[in-house]
Amino acid sequence: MGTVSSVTLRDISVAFDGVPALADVSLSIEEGEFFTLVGPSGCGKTTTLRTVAGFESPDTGSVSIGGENVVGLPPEDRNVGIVFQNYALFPHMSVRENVAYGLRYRDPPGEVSTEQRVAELLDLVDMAGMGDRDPEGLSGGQQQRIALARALAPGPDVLLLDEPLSALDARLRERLRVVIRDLQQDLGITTIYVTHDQAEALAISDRVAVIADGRVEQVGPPEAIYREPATHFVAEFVGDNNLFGGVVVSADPPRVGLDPGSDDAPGTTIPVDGVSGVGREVTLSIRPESVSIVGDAERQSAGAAGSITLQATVSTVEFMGDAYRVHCEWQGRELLAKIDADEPPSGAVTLSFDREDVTLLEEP
Ligand SMILES: Nc1ncnc2c1ncn2[C@@H]1O[C@H](COP(=O)(O)OP(=O)(O)OP(=O)(O)O)[C@@H](O)[C@H]1O
Repeated sequence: MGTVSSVTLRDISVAFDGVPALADVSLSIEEGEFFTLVGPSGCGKTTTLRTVAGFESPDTGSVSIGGENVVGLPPEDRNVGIVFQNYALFPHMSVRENVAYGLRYRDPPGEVSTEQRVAELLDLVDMAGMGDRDPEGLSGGQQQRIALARALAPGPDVLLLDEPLSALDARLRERLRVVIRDLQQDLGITTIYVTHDQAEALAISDRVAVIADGRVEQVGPPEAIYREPATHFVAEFVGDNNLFGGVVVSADPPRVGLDPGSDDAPGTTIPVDGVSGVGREVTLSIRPESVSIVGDAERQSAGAAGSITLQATVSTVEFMGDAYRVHCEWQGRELLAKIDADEPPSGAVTLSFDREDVTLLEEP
């Protein structure tokens, strides 16, 4: 194999016909890391990957691989392996020839012949014995394994994967993403993976960068991205979430008002750790699985234990197999709860959640 390299992008900006596609993107990918770029269509993921590969020249900023600045180096001199969404296998070549094509610029690593290397790689992706087949006769999943073998054949320092699973059906996608992750772990190769699927990103990555509109919104391990979204965008894009607009009504103790109330009833306020600046508008988030539905008896104890309770009405219930997704209405707003119960809830309910599960979103 090649050496394992870190990848650093510093202040990368790219524009197409004067329209910015990336604005000051800085990322540090560690040696051996599985790093995923996730975001909606058109946010700049592919452009970021193409900039690392050398297919795109940034207008400003630097890219280094293994500590070496590679801006200006053509793709074939960067020792990166690339897999695209659409396989990009040559139909007139056998599977073996397709994998060997990966060695057109480089000799196989170690003292092995091309033939031995191709056999090694076919074995690695569980396709031994398929060398003589035509790619066209293979399933999408098999074709993508061949594309992976071809990219890995020269022993690249970095593996770049651009939506490699998005042409496959859901079940195969889930299977193959585990294959890719296992392979990456076994080889210890630095990998940058692009997807628009946030669940896929969370499932397989060491760290994730959420990109929106050509900018990095947040970088972190999947758990941190999910549990502590830094921005409104991340909170909405990653998983289901409840977002509340509110106003800071007191800093000590820190409390946020969720509604202004009326002449007859005071507004609802909840404790939120870390808020300051009375009068400031803030956005709070709480995950549906942190919201429970409690009965009358539990309501007293939930309140006494410091949980927050809201009186809501169930509007729609979806059965998900492992849980019910319960859409509720509270003060004209929709609130989503994900609950494990034997029966679907209905009518008037009390929703309860802990203050520790409320996240204060700070806009960048
Ligand atoms: N060669 C190009 N010429 C003009 N505009 C481009 C070019 N490549 C990308 N863009 C534009 O740059 C922006 C970012 O595109 P990019 O392909 O990087 O996004 P993406 O996040 O990978 O999206 P997708 O998931 O749809 O591939 C988009 O607005 C796109 O239309």
